[in-house]
Amino acid sequence: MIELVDVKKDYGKGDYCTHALQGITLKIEKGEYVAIVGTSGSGKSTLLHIMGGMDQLTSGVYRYNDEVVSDYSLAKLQDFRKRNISFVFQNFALMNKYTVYENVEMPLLARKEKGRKKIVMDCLERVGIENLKNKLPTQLSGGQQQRCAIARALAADTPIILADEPTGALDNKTSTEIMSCFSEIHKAGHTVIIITHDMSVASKCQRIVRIEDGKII
Ligand SMILES: Nc1ncnc2c1ncn2[C@@H]1O[C@H](COP(=O)(O)OP(=O)(O)OP(=O)(O)O)[C@@H](O)[C@H]1O
Repeated sequence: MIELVDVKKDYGKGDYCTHALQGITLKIEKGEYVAIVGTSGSGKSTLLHIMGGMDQLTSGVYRYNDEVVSDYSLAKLQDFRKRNISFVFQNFALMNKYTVYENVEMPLLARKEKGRKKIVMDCLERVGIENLKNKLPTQLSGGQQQRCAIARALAADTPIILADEPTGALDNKTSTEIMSCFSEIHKAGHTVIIITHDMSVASKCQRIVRIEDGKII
């Protein structure tokens, strides 16, 4: 599904150049549940940005099914992203002036999807917060907010869910609950990729890819 071949990413030029990714070769198959781990500055977020179509590579090839994503312009990358990837972030990235229900409905509204109510309620039930649908994100705990963000990713119904330190702002017990949530989503057929520096989080995934100094070790 995802195939990276000798992917390099530099930031800046000359004396100010950082070689953030230094030849990453990686395959992730459809339906896998993968953790990408590494210390701070190892290149995890850069890799997430590349795989998520948020940034272009400096060299190498990124294939996604039949598409050569590394050839895409920024505009085409945006379209690729919308079709294929949902993001879950450490800080939840919810719209605080909208209710839980409305946050989850957003990707469906953007697609002018019919039958939205049933889809939203189904996504909320899958993450166990259907009773909180009329609350604002600011009225929820961190774990509940992250469940809402995961429900929104489910509503977007993309093949891939990319989560960047999804438990970074949560205590241990809540982290375990959120990882169970991802596990259920994976069992339902999604490809789930978790970026984390926390081995106890990574150990819940099927496969761990370790990155150091921009290389897979
Ligand atoms: N926009 C940027 N401009 C310049 N250098 C950058 C930029 N983004 C990242 N870097 C550098 O690239 C390297 C990899 O950074 P990256 O953010 O991918 O690491 P990370 O593993 O996600 O770190 P953390 O866990 O602290 O978020 C670091 O040396 C960082 O300073």
